[in-house]
Amino acid sequence: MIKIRAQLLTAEAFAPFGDVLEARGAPDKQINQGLCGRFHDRAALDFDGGRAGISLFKAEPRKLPLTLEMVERHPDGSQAFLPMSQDPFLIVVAPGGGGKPGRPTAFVTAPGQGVNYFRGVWHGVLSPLCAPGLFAVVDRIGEGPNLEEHWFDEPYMIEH
Ligand SMILES: NC(=O)N[C@@H](O)C(=O)O
Ligand code: NI
Repeated sequence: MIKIRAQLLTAEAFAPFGDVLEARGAPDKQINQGLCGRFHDRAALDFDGGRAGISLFKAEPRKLPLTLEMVERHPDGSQAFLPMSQDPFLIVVAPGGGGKPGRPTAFVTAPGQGVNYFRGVWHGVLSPLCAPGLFAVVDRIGEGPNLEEHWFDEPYMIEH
């Protein structure tokens, strides 16, 4: 089984796959009489033939090392995962092209980081690393499955 070491998530490394959402550094604007920093418009939302919706996911926590058997993608819309805790979660993405995913890359988020997968990007399903695994999810609400799965011939092993 091919082993993949998870790395700390950075906006630069994740840039080909999506946006990293985090309230880090100086906010774009101070609002509410200077009592709130607004990190403005930080994700590329993209929905074809549907609308944006906000759902809540409560997912079972996973443990590393994790056997990665499949990735999925949403051809009609982006998908953002915003943790409702300060706990880390596992991110897996893979390059596309030619219909099949390439070698996956794995990341572990820092506290307070969320992600927005660009439309059509191969990714692992939501994988919290701590309970209760509660996330706000912004993705496409519309017709059709908007889901494509790829099961690897040989699973990968994701490690710390
Ligand atoms: N299927 C679903 O709503 N969730 C997945 O898309 C996922 O990325 O976890
Ligand atoms: Ni998804």
